[in-house]
Amino acid sequence: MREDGRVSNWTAPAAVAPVDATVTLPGSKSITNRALIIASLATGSSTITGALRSRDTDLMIDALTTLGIDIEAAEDDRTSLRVTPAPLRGGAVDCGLAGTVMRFVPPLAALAAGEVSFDGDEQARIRPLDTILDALRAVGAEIDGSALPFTMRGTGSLRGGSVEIDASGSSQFVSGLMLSAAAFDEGIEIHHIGKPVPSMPHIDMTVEMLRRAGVRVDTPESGGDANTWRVHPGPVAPIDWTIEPDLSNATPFLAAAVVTKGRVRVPNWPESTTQPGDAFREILTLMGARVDLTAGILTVEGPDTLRGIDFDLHDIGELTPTVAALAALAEGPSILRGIAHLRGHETDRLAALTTEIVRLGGRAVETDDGIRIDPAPLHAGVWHSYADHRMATAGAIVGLRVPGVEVDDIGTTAKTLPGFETLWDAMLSASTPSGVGS
Ligand SMILES: O=C(O)C1=C[C@@H](OP(=O)(O)O)[C@@H](O)[C@H](O)C1
Ligand SMILES: C=C(OP(=O)(O)O)C(=O)O
Repeated sequence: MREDGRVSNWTAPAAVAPVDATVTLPGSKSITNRALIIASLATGSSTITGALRSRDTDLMIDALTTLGIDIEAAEDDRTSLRVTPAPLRGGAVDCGLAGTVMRFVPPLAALAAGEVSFDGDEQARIRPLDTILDALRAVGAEIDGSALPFTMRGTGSLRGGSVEIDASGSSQFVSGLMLSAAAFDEGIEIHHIGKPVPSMPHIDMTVEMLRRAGVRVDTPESGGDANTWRVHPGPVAPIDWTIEPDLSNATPFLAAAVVTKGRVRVPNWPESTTQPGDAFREILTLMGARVDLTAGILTVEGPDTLRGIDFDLHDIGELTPTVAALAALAEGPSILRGIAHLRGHETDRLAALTTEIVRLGGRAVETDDGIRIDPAPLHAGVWHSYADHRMATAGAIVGLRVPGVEVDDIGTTAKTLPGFETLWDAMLSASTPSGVGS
């Protein structure tokens, strides 16, 4: 930040040698914020070890604290949390730009005795929210408004029951309703109507975590009806959660190995996971990289020729900015499909990615449901972040290969990965011939 309060550009470091580093990532945003909600409804105190501390998770902690939940961090470790539930009360919730806060907290707030007002960043006010607010109204909540800002008036309980929604805009509508539904009088039965729901692994994550806390959940996969999820009312068990590293946040670092013909290792990679970032292994392999997962260490080695890719990212849309940055540096054309819903992410990511790639001389066009990127030499210039953490990290990837790329707001990475620049610099300095190897 400059003295006049304006954000100065960050010159993305260009790689002077193949990257060769081990990068340890902090906890997953999606798992941390689910654990916080589930713990808030439990019958006793839960602990969360390895929680992500970032803007999105701190907003979640603040929101829950406002509603009356007691959340204490260990004195010597901010990533170790103890969450003690309490009767929910009214207050004012800031959602920032966090989809998980604006979609996961309202169903919980519907159980508060009192008025809860919600607002967020200017860009958050245009993110889709009406689907989940309409669903909550249909099961008994009193809500003014259909986007941020809005206000809920709670009585301390919610009827719940059966509801029909179109969740094709975001899986978070389904996850949000399910996460608090064990505390609704009748639980919830969600019938999705419309185009397929994106980001299904994130719904699997919700189901798996709820079941771990003893909540009964029926899904299409467990013998329920197609496009229907049912959460039965009942107690939520306190759990000692251990949070996996954020695999989506690992992708820019793994991409660094790919674009510099180097090698990056990420330790603590889970053997099995519902995180969509795990699918990056398949994408990297298709693009020509060597990928190995042994004893919990994922190692990626960059190829001599980076291939383009034709891939449906519907289930793993969160990875698109990283994949698009790789595609812009690849030697063949790429088509990224199935991601129309990214127009409602932190920014319209399809417009943002095509605009920024073209700004640097690349060839990218938006399609109905994605982006087509063709090979072209890129040049120096400013890469705009649009307050989107993953746009910022995509700019950093491009900058490794294209000297003179300046990212206009690298600080926006604090949404899910504060200290991104420090980690990025450490990866690069560990890789230079005079650097301290790791
Ligand atoms: O539930 C979650 O934790 C998330 C679900 C996905 O949202 P969409 O289904 O809106 O893409 C994902 O993109 C987001 O980053 C996190
Ligand atoms: C879409 C994302 O975030 P959110 O949880 O705000 O939807 C993301 O992190 O890529």
